[in-house]
Amino acid sequence: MNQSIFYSKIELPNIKLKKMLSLMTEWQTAFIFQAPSNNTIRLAYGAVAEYYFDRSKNQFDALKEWQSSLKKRLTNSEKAEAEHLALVGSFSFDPNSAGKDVFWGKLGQGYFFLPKYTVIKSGNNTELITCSLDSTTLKKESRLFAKKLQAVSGHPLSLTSHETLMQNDTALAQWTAAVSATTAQIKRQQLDKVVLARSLEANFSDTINSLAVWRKLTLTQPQTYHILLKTVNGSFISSTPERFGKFKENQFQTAAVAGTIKRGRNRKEDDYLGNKLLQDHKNLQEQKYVVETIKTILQKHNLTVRCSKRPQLLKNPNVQHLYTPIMADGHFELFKVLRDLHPTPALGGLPREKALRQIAQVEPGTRGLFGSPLGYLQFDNAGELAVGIRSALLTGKTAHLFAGAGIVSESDPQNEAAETQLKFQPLLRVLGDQNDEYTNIN
Ligand SMILES: C=C(O[C@@H]1C=C(C(=O)O)C=C[C@H]1O)C(=O)O
Repeated sequence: MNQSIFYSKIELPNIKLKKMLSLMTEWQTAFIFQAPSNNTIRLAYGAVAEYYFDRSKNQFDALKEWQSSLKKRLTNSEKAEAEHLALVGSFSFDPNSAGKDVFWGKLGQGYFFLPKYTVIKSGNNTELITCSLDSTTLKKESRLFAKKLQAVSGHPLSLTSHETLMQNDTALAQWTAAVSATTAQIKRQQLDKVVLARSLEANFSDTINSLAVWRKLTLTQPQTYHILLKTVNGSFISSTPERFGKFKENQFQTAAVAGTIKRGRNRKEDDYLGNKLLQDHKNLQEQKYVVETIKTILQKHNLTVRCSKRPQLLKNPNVQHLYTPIMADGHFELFKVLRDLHPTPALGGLPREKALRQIAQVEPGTRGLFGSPLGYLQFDNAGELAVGIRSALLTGKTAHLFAGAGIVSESDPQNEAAETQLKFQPLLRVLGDQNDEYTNIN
């Protein structure tokens, strides 16, 4: 299996996003990545190579090995640089966690692929990277795909049949009981914080159009990441506000996002709630654990870390969070840093191992990709990964939505349940919306 992989890069004329999304409907394996306040969109179609994690090895070590075995097979027949060639996909929250929920299939253990075609649209510049196992057809494949992109009719990404039929939230009582058990455990032991997640199953009258959902989220949640991982096992979609890492040589940027309050109905109420959050002991404590842990890990890797002393507010349409951007400079080994950082106390807890044991014991479901780093990793080890929260697995007519909340000793189960309910809202609204005004796009 040491077949060479050939690749080429060409510039494309300006093609409408609508066409790019339309063409994606034909592909079973696909990926889209858009970071907040960034006009670059990365779209990937099909896989020339793919990797499902198994439980035998640490997933970050496993991906490093797979990446280096692929790197040896890359042959540049077109003098394009390998820079923009990237693996795309998602790690798993915990590949070793027992699979309580069968709906994840093997996707729940994490999945990356090397795309057949990658389109990178950055403002008015669009480039197409094509990978092929056959050097004689590479150019032709690339030209053909470019032609198809331009020719495809950008048919409306209709959401009209997404009538919500049923929401199954039977696990809620079980989840609030898990929160109570956890606060008791925190008070008893040296456990500081545990993030507990719950899932919500929603069924619809028709097959969910994951591309339409992605597009609508970009319009309704303008300040978040927008990521879609489309696979044979279903589509994982995330509109997360949380960066796991943006990295290139000698620089690693991350963020601590934790502590949540709702948005106000008007400016005055919103400012009041924001200020309340900025002064709230419980939330400040929750977020401080995240900042301090991330700083310590990065410093252990000999990185020089810079961040502000006090958090700021990160506002999304439904919720606002405490947020500290963290910058680290110096030489580092990417996969070792990723391995040590995941999961941060924003999604796991503190101390990490004890918190993970508590999660495994009391959480009703399986997280799968929820809360995992997902994004793209270039072969030169630059790239960006977000934390897969505000997310759902879409399979056929069913959506499994996920949301979690940080539990500390002062947590109240009802408040935490309300917080997770708020976190479900953006996706629930888009999934259940029968109005497709947003999807008639250019
Ligand atoms: C776990 C989630 O969010 C995390 C938990 C937060 C909190 O407890 O306040 C805030 C942001 C995230 O770090 C989620 O949105 O599902």
